[in-house]
Amino acid sequence: MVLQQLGGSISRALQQMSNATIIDEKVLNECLNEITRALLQSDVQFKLVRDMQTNIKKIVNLDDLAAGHNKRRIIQQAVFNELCKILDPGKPSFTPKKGKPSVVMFVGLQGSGKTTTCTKYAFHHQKKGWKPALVCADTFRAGAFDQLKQNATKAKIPFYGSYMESDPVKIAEEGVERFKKENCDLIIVDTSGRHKQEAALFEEMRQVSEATKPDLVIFVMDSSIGQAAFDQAQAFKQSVAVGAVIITKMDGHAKGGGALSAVAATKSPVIFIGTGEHMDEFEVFDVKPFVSRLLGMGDLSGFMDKIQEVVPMDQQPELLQKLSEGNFTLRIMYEQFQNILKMGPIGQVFSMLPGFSSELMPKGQLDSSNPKLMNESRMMRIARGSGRQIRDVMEMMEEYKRLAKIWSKMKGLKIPKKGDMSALSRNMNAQHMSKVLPPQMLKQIGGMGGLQTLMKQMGSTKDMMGMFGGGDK
Ligand SMILES: Nc1nc2c(ncn2[C@@H]2O[C@H](COP(=O)(O)OP(=O)(O)OP(=O)(O)O)[C@@H](O)[C@H]2O)c(=O)[nH]1
Repeated sequence: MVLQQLGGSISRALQQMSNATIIDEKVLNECLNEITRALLQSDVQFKLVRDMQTNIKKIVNLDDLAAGHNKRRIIQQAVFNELCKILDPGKPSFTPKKGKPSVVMFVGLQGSGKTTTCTKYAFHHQKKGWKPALVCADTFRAGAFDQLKQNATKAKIPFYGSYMESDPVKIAEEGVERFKKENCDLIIVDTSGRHKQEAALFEEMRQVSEATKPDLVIFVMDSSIGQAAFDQAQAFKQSVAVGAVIITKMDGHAKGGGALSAVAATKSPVIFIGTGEHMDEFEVFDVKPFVSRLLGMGDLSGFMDKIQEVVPMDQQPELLQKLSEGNFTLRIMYEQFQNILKMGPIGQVFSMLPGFSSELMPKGQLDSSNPKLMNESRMMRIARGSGRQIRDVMEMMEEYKRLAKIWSKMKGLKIPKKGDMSALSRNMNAQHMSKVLPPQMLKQIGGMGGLQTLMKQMGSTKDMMGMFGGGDK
């Protein structure tokens, strides 16, 4: 997705700035302009970008930068906070409770992926032990009921709809009634869409909402919507009480920034994103890990979980052993690429590693953990052999060096016996954590002493990481 390019552009702007010997207002402005351009190119609403720039200028203290503090970190942190602010409306959406009946109504324009997303949402909860049910209140589009029926049958989720009845309000009411009697705890109502916002759509939505009294209204938005996103989201919000947003088609070539601006328009959080046409191509959306990955700051906890999913069980102990010895070789990186390629979107997983953004992986000198062996002529050969620019290979090596540095700090990590990757994150002690945390943050929580107390209180490293943008669900 193009959002990754946005992350790359922002990271490059920060890098360029921190390369400057003196950081004065001019250099800072140049950096912020670069970031602004990248955000606008990704279709983030102009006003949001302008406000963000103003806020960062207010937060960043040039004297601090002049005093030689870690400039990149300070500005990166400010950008991180501001992006989080755009995406976080400050209050969580209504969260249905397992075992207690909730009605969730889906709204959105035609073709935004509403029907598909309803089933994904139901399936996601079903896997976690819920009893979901689907009601098709879309009588506008011929075939909508068939589509929902087909999806629901495939996922073994009960459904309700009618070929005869033309009143969506009646169907919605009957469906909700029936599934409440059947003790379903998540009753999902799919409503009809139109090609564009129009009075009839909004009136119908309002009536269905009045009849079914949903606990949550989810606005489904296609990520390719662009700059129109803000106004569209606002129009929906004015008709029904939108409480959450789901952005679909994040796997495509959409810029995504427009849809993200919808959060500001609806003042509701994005709760999931759709990343493909299949039922399980659906991810919980969390602001901090998302922004963290976008800026190449990583999401170690998410990475650990993902690796557990994709690394074959029998290979896990060996991998853990190597990592714990601080031996992060190019081969390890390559093999993990291969494993993850089998599973799907590679950038998504490797973006969880701090400092990682490259998607290039040449075969070659993979087993050494000494980057000096990768000299210029070797890099030229790799570039020629893989049809890439030498610059690409150099960038990849830079990324590798940064990653290897992080893993080398993990040296001495206690290895879990049965190849349990998640145990690795549990075994990280304050010592390891202190090495990977940005110094600024470490200072903020009171150095090693503060960190130890905090880790004791929190009970696990995973929770710690969640606090610093690496949490998972
Ligand atoms: N690539 C991709 N395609 C998606 C995603 N979500 C939905 N689609 C596709 O988008 C198309 C439209 O999806 P629908 O679910 O039919 O759209 P809808 O909003 O329900 O349409 P109406 O019922 O007419 O309002 C279908 O071809 C879906 O397979 C996604 O996350 N990624």
